[in-house]
Amino acid sequence: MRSFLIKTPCSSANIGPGFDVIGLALSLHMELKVTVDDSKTSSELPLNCQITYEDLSKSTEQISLDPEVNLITRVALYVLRCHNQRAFPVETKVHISNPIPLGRGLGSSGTAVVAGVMLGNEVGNLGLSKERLLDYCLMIERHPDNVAASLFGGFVGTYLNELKPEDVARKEIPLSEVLPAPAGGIDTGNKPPEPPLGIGHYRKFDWAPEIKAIAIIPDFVVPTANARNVLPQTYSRADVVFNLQRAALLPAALGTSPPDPDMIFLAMQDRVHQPYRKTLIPGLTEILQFMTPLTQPGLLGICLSGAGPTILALATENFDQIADRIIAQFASNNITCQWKLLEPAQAGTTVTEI
Ligand SMILES: Nc1ncnc2c1ncn2[C@@H]1O[C@H](COP(=O)(O)OP(=O)(O)OP(=O)(O)O)[C@@H](O)[C@H]1O
Ligand SMILES: N[C@@H](CCO)C(=O)O
Repeated sequence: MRSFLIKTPCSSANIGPGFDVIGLALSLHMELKVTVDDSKTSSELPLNCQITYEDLSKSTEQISLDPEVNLITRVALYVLRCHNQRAFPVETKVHISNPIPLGRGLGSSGTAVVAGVMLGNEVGNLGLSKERLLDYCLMIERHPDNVAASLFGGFVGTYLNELKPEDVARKEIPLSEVLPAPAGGIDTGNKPPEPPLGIGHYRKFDWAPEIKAIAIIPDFVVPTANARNVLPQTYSRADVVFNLQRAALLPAALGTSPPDPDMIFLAMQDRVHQPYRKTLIPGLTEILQFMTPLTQPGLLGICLSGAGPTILALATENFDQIADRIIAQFASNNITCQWKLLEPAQAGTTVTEI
């Protein structure tokens, strides 16, 4: 019998100008308690796996307990099947405790994908490195900012390699072929497409220890796919240069101690995604404009977290007042919120024997 715990932090992507590039792992962790009972020789469980789910986030969405449907186990099966293991080992039990709200911009799907590749790697005894597991994550979650932060931890800059044409084609295989629709318990025997080597990479940046992250989480869902559909296909040169200037400053601004509020506030401005997402998030424009480090002592900068609707405010003090002002702005649009004070989760995903 083996028992172990997989702990994966949530993440906030973009941090303003770093659309699909910059990510920050935060101190809200999903935990998977896994037991593999190898004293049994056969199992009645579908795919030899039993899932139990504890929702600590009070999300309204029901998470499937079918291992062929649940995102975490489906991703684990993808990794296993790439290594000629068709099902979980007899007999696997996975208890998921999840405090991360779904579809709110705190990287819940990236966290699930990272936990899933880690689960496949562990139960299959595959011995894959985190760097290789990032390739598997990128076959599913196609932008690297959330998954790299959840996998490696901390404040990261990410990029995708220029791949050879044949590898580009493999990387762009439709998601329906990577994670095929559930086959109703019937094993189709198909081997899924393996990721090319070295799709994505990351670099960790410093983070000034004084800086905390206030996450203001509105009580409504914005599916990331919808928030990507509202973005334009092309941008003006002026908007691209505006974002490049700020993205180049951001790691130095957030890594320097003591933090310089004016520099950080400027470095967190964006013209690539936030202006377009305001149609999905009532009050977003006002929230991004009405507070500055001058009017709100302790505040360093504000941005949309991931694809929203969560707002991320970085600050050194007066956390309650900053959260209250943002919550009041949402309230004027009849939107209620919860908020959390978080810190960077430097360790990323960990596996501990228990
Ligand atoms: N722990 C989980 N178990 C199973 N499915 C999950 C889990 N977490 C997230 N999901 C799936 O991911 C969906 C949310 O993904 P989506 O990309 O829309 O938002 P997000 O990842 O929370 O936000 P963002 O990408 O903006 O940070 C959920 O609706 C659910 O289907
Ligand atoms: N970079 C992504 C993060 C959300 O998954 C976006 O903003 O769409």
